Amino acid sequence: MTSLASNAGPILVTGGAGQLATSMVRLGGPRIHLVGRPAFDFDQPQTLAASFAAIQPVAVVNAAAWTAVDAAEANVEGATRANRDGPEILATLCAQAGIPLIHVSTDYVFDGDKGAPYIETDPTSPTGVYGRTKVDGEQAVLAANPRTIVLRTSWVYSATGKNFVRTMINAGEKNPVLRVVGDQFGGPTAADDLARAIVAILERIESGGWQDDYAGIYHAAGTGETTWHGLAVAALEVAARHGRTMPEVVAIKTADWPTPARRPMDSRLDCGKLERVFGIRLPPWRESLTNTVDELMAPSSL
Ligand SMILES: NC(=O)C1=CN([C@@H]2O[C@H](COP(=O)(O)OP(=O)(O)OC[C@H]3O[C@@H](n4cnc5c(N)ncnc54)[C@H](OP(=O)(O)O)[C@@H]3O)[C@@H](O)[C@H]2O)C=CC1
Ligand SMILES: Cc1cn([C@H]2C[C@H](O)[C@@H](COP(=O)(O)OP(=O)(O)O[C@H]3O[C@@H](C)C(=O)[C@@H](O)[C@H]3O)O2)c(=O)[nH]c1=O
Repeated sequence: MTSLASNAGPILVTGGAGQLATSMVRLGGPRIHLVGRPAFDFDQPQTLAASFAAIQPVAVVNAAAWTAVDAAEANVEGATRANRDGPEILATLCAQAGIPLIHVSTDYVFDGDKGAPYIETDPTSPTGVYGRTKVDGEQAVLAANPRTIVLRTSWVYSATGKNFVRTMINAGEKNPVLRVVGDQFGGPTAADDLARAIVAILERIESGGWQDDYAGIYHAAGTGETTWHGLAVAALEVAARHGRTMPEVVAIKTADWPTPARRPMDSRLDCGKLERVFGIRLPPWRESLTNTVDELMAPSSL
């Protein structure tokens, strides 16, 4: 696995106890300086420059975001501060220091109506507030810092934190029957795999120097595709191998699971550009899911 040279400066990672931030700490080595609330808070903009000045990073990874998709519908201001305004300030600080920013975005920038995997230049058309604020954030960070890489990922899960896989495994313990939408398609992504990709990008930038054509948007999701129903079944099957009772998992239609925010029906991401530019391809989603659920089921996680 790629690893960062140990003799260079600190890498500031935002996102506190979030999934990706936790994976960055796990996989990025001693140069990772994690910041989170309250010391680093997009709702308190002065905390951003203060963290920056204290750490004096040589690169920044922004893994902090408002990720509560439904709750964003009722709190546009909070989602905008976390997903657009704060990242823009962070990118401006990076520009002033002349350092790269890796900013993370989402498949929910798309409406899901293309009928084929999205490429980076496809027009965005989010279906809800979360996706809209993430589009605005992408544009803001790219405009504020010429050394910005935006990684759009999708359906992130890990053995810690709040995510769909853990929700399904917990629900399966309590309910003999689960109902899960089977008509929305996407690419599940292990937070650890995304963190490894970020480390590899940082390593490339450090070893070869920044190149202006690195700047821009990349899609970075687990390889392959499924539905939320497919993901739930796959996760519960691995849990069953660890002795959990397998519930019945009924595939339902989106219309049968009403939510405040509409989700894209097919937000698969074409990740070819990441492979062409950086030689990075994330592992097949089922392989990584098995590893994560195995970890989740290990006695120390229970
Ligand atoms: N989760 C997913 O399925 C997907 C995520 N993404 C993107 O990936 C990135 C990482 O997501 P993930 O790790 O899953 O997210 P998490 O929800 O696990 O973590 C997000 C972190 O952001 C922090 N945060 C939220 N609001 C603020 C704020 N106002 N100021 C400072 N910190 C804040 C939270 O802090 P606290 O702990 O204090 O609440 C939390 O720790 C995000 O950009 C997200 O949009 C993209 C696609 C899918
Ligand atoms: C819990 C649950 C959800 N669902 C449906 C609702 C929804 O359509 C779909 C996914 O549910 P969730 O609300 O857990 O996932 P959601 O919050 O929509 O996940 C998204 O999070 C943001 C941060 C992203 O960026 C996206 O890539 C994506 O991962 O599954 C069921 O059908 N049955 C269930 O029991």
